[in-house]
Amino acid sequence: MIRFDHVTKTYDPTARPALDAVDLEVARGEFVFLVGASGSGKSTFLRLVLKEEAATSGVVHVAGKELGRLSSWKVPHLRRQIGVVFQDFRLLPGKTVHQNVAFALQVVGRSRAAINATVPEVLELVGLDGKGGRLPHELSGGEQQRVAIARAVAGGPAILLADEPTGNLDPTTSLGITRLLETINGRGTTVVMATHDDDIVDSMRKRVVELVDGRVVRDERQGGYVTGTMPVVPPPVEADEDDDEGRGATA
Ligand SMILES: Nc1ncnc2c1ncn2[C@@H]1O[C@H](COP(=O)(O)OP(=O)(O)OP(=O)(O)O)[C@@H](O)[C@H]1O
Repeated sequence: MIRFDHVTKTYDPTARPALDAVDLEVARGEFVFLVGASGSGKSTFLRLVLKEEAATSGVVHVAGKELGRLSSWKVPHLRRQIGVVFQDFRLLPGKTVHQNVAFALQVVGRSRAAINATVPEVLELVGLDGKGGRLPHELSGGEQQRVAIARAVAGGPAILLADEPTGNLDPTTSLGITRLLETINGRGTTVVMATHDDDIVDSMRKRVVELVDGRVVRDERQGGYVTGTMPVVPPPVEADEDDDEGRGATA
């Protein structure tokens, strides 16, 4: 679904690359956490998937297309297959919840009948049944993020990219939002979530790809936020005074 072959992205030729020779494949239907310190290249990775930025070298494939060869007039079609969610929700403040979700479908040319059928379904999916008439400022942060997710998935994208979607939310709400992304993933959408949220990553036990200075330093199935976060720790060896060999003695 997403494949990076030796992808390097350099914004400023005098600085180190934002992405440095990244090889990574995300298969259809996977859920991947992209972790790494600020500036490690997570957002750049997502921007390359969306073709908001072009790779300096290497090849990016998304949904069966090689993005370097994709004509600019085909980019809207690519983006229709990708839903995006951000830390700051980015809702239209003057529009209701229903209108925010409907708007995403209007701009891709869906009929009014299709929109009126889809919006309530997708609001139910994200747990906002009955809140279609509210304005964004009448909702909690978690509810606003649910609207943003509803808007991102309303068109049935193959891929959902989430850039720090829990960055503005408390821990309980964050877990709820991530569980919602997991539900959406369970319906077949490939999910890539860039995050700094160690508790979320540790509790979900999904694939974890870690970037350091633009390089992939770890790609772990059912990983934690940090390498070996939950190791099987052997029981401490008791020091035994009668033991001539000094087994268990600390160095
Ligand atoms: N438009 C740009 N022009 C120049 N340099 C950029 C640009 N965007 C990002 N960078 C640089 O590229 C590197 C990677 O940035 P990126 O935003 O991808 O990291 P990140 O892991 O998403 O960070 P954060 O977690 O803070 O969002 C950083 O050194 C950053 O300063």
